[in-house]
Amino acid sequence: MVEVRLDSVSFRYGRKQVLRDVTWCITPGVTGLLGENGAGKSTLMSILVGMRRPRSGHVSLGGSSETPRVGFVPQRFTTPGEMRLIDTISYAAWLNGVDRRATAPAAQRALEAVDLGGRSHERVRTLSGGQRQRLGVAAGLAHDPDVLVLDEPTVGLDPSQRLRVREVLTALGGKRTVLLSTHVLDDVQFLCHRVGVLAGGTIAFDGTVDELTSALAQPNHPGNGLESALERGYRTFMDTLGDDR
Ligand SMILES: Nc1ncnc2c1ncn2[C@@H]1O[C@H](COP(=O)(O)OP(=O)(O)OP(=O)(O)O)[C@@H](O)[C@H]1O
Repeated sequence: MVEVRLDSVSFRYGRKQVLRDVTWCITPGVTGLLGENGAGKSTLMSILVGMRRPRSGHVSLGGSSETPRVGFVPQRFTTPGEMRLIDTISYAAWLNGVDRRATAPAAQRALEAVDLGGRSHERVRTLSGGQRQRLGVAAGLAHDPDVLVLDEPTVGLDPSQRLRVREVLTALGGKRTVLLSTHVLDDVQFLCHRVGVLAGGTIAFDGTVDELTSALAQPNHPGNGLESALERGYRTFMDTLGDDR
């Protein structure tokens, strides 16, 4: 099992400072990353997977694996409609360093993990939105990464597709370090053992979902009666940050 550590990571786009001295440890299991639009979640994830270099600070992966592998499922990806699922995922596996002869079995395993194993010879264009999302997860998974990072994996899915993706991610979190960003607090509630809240360029909260729910939730906080305890806790926490975020 692999742990991901960010040490004093800072990043800016031109003059816009997005991350300030972020220090955070992401442990095995599923961790959620929350934060308002533009808080810097995607930026943090792209640094974590090595797509962007921090201006200062560093990211390290430590644990039982000597050469930890990282998989990434971006927020938006294009799916080649005419390709078969197995070829798409074999290609992703090859891009991620899997030996050419091992790509097809690796792709089949990844498709099975996301419950698309029976459709491996169908074309991508025959998939629904939720199935495409799962195909994206398979692409991030085919090289059997120790760390899997997913940027808003349930966005745009209907409730039953969202449940299916959640089940897949829960199973993956059993033996990996999974980090996912989301705006859906239900996802966090059902999926995550820990949660980080990115605000004001730093990890303003790092703890368990229960801690975010109960330690910060104020029963008297005005709500609409429909929001969950976690939603109240998150909103209360964000209120405490005031204009700093
Ligand atoms: N390539 C870029 N060049 C300049 N500014 C950028 C770039 N990408 C993102 N930003 C800015 O950096 C900030 C953080 O963006 P980022 O996409 O990381 O946030 P986010 O938390 O993932 O947002 P969302 O929840 O909307 O996906 C935003 O203000 C955004 O406008």
